[in-house]
Amino acid sequence: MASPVTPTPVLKDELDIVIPTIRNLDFLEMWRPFFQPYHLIIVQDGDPSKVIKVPHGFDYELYNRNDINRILGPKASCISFKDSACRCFGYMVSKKKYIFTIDDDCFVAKDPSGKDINALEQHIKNLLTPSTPFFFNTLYDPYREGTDFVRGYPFSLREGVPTAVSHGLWLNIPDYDAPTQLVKPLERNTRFVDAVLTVPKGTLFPMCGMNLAFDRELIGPAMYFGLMGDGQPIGRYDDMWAGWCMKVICDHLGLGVKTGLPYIWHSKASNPFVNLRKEYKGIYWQEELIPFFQAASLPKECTTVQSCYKELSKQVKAKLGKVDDYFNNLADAMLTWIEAWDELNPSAQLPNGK
Ligand SMILES: O=c1ccn([C@@H]2O[C@H](COP(=O)(O)OP(=O)(O)O[C@H]3O[C@@H](CO)[C@H](O)[C@H]3O)[C@@H](O)[C@H]2O)c(=O)[nH]1
Ligand SMILES: [Mn+2]
Repeated sequence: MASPVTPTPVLKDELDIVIPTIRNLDFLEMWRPFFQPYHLIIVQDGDPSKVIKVPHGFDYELYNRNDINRILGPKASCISFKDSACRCFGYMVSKKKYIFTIDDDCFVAKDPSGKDINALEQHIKNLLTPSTPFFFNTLYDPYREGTDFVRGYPFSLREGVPTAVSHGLWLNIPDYDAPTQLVKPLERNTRFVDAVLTVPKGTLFPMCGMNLAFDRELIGPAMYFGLMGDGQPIGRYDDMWAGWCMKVICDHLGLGVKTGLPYIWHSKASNPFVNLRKEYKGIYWQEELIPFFQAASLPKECTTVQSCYKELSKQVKAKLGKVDDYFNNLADAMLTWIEAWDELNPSAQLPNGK
């Protein structure tokens, strides 16, 4: 009797898992059934002389700050230090089509039936099925088993568009900003919402980097987690910045962004007072940043992510440089990021989708 064939994990050789870390990666033990077949890219932040322990049996490459400086030279200035934003270096060095990034205090959550949630599997499903940014389907994800487009949904739009980003959520500790954390220290997210939604075209959203996957070939160069941490006036806006730039470019290029399932279990609340110090400038700057991104428009000549991103950098410098000099530096860092990306990924400069 032939032994049952173990199915090859989906996208096993086409996806890298990127983890930013300052600690040992024991959390991987809980993810072993889901993550072990995949290659990990560990971005070690902070003191490069610290040894990060990785549980046995995982296939990984690890980069610390010395590696980043050696590989990028002066262009390493665009990669944040002492902030989870450093994770974007892993996106740049990867050679795979897909990326899943997760924090090391995120664990396997259970669905309402008590079953362990394979977050990676759900992200892959989200990325491999189209998005519907042009017309909202009231029965949520129409490509999901057991549901469909509802009456009145234009047939001309039912093909959908390629999905560039899959944004997952969190049970237990929600990704609240510091003021909310301070006024609601005991609040936990216990609500499991069984839905995946496309973020409509023209709508921005707060992208959290904790449980996130994307198609690197479709949108990789836009996933720059902005300058944060050491020497910077702001923190905890790295993923937000990437999300706003990414969404403007996805809308321009006709790509989709989904949010909802999968959930992970976020186990540790970072210190709200430290977070307040990191966030406070961002909390009032974002009242100018959001109108900027909402009004941002890219010329039709911008047909690649790189050209869109360079144009966005120009607009950041022109329109946000007066908000604070930080945005002049950030606009420059955006260009450095693209130069570094193209240096490490020379063949990936083809117009979108070619
Ligand atoms: O200096 C640092 C600090 C941490 N890391 C690694 O980054 C992630 C997140 O760290 P942590 O869980 O401590 O912080 P959170 O506040 O929960 O992070 C979330 O909020 C946003 C911060 O920008 C972001 O969307 C989430 O990451 C862990 O893996 C740490 O090991 C680091 O690399 N450098
Ligand atoms: Mn955390």
